[in-house]
Amino acid sequence: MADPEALGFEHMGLDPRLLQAVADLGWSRPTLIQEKAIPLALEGKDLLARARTGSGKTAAYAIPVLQLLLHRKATGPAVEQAVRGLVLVPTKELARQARSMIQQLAAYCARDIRVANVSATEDSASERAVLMEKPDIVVGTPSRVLNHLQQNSLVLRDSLELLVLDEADLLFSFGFEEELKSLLCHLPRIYQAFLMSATFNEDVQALKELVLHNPVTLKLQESQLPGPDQLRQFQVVCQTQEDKFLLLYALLKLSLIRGKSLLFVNTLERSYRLRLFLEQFSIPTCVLNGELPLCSRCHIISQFNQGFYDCVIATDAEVLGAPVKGKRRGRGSKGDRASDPEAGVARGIDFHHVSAVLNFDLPPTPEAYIHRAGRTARANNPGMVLTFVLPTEQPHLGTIEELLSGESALQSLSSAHVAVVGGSAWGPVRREQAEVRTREAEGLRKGKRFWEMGMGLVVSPRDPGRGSPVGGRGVLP
Ligand SMILES: Nc1ncnc2c1ncn2[C@@H]1O[C@H](COP(=O)(O)OP(=O)(O)OP(=O)(O)O)[C@@H](O)[C@H]1O
Repeated sequence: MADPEALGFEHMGLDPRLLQAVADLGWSRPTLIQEKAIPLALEGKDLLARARTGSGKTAAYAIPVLQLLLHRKATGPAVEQAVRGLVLVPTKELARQARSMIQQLAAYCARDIRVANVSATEDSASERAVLMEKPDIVVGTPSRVLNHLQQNSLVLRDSLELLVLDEADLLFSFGFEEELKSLLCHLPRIYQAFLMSATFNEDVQALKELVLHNPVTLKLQESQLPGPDQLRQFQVVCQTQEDKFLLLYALLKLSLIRGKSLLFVNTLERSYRLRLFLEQFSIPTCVLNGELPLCSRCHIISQFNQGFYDCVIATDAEVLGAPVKGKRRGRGSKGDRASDPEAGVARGIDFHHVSAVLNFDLPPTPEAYIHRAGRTARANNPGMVLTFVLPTEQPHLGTIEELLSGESALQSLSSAHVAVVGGSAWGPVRREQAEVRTREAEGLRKGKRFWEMGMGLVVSPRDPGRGSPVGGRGVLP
């Protein structure tokens, strides 16, 4: 959280039109990364910035980019209209989101600054038409931008002044290494560059060497996730896969998870299975993954943000297909043939007002945990992460905890918060949950193949429940 004594937006020498837009967004003060990055960027420094997910990195580069371009237009010599800012992001959703944020910040100077997203459609003809008007800022994925550079519908060699690489740690792992290297050959020798990332890894280091010149490194000494006062984290040990379905059902049906939630699973198949399971009990959800066409993904995110759905079942970038260096991920991998290589659900997407992230399946890596958790408790909002873990997965969760050691996750994912379903320990959970578990255990003890759940519901793994899909009986996957 930002220091109340910190430099406010009004003291950064920003154009009044930008200040007005910031005020309209309801931002009373900059986040920590914005407070540190904006003044340095305005001084003309190259930046390598690491700040935790959800900390407002987009505006940390968008505000100085807009300010520098506005200042140039107002005070510099009159020159031909040209593309002067380029923002590269790893996915199409992020391109859409970054453009939308830049446009909101440029709301009061829309006549002076035009922003185009070249990853918005599959139709390069319409993009070429947009590029012919030479927008001030172009946003896109490296492959789409390179495509336009190679076709000469975008020329940056003489005009580019500002380059941003957002979610930099993903750009290489999404297979954009070759495209990025080719793209850099189309840029001028001198430009100011910002590299934004939630994590620093060897890919970020490699990118730093490729694009930055004597950068200032901002490695904020904050934990990768918000503290326990803002983000509460729990784990539940479930004895079997079935227990996970039962527990989720109980949590949702008994409204123990309130507000909007994101449910993360590790495979596409699981996401559809979970959706079917919840549908049987009239719990509406929608599925979001890289197999869906871009317009559907954007529609789902926008509907979720507008409150049409309370639950989205998502697979995240890391599990849609393990990132392979030098190769575009996802393509051709089993079970994910049609997936869009430029789609990533967990990373960077600004789902609005998510009160809970539920790791139905254990995240495969600590990074995946952080990025899933980062969909809640964004900016200064509160949030909760609940992770279901099977006994066999506990060592893996231990590794995640270890790698997050010193972070808030380590404290919060402690045994004090552990509840064991169908086992002996039961942590600080609500009474309703405990009752569900007691009845379930009773059913198991009596050798019954069903679990009696709250609200008089019977869920049977053997009974397909056909003919009564809603409310009464349902089938466990
Ligand atoms: N100064 C601010 N005050 C309040 N809210 C803010 C501020 N700056 C940004 N936000 C909001 O915080 C949310 C997260 O911002 P943003 O998406 O830029 O974060 P991020 O650091 O890029 O996250 P990620 O790494 O997940 O992409 C957005 O909804 C944004 O509108």
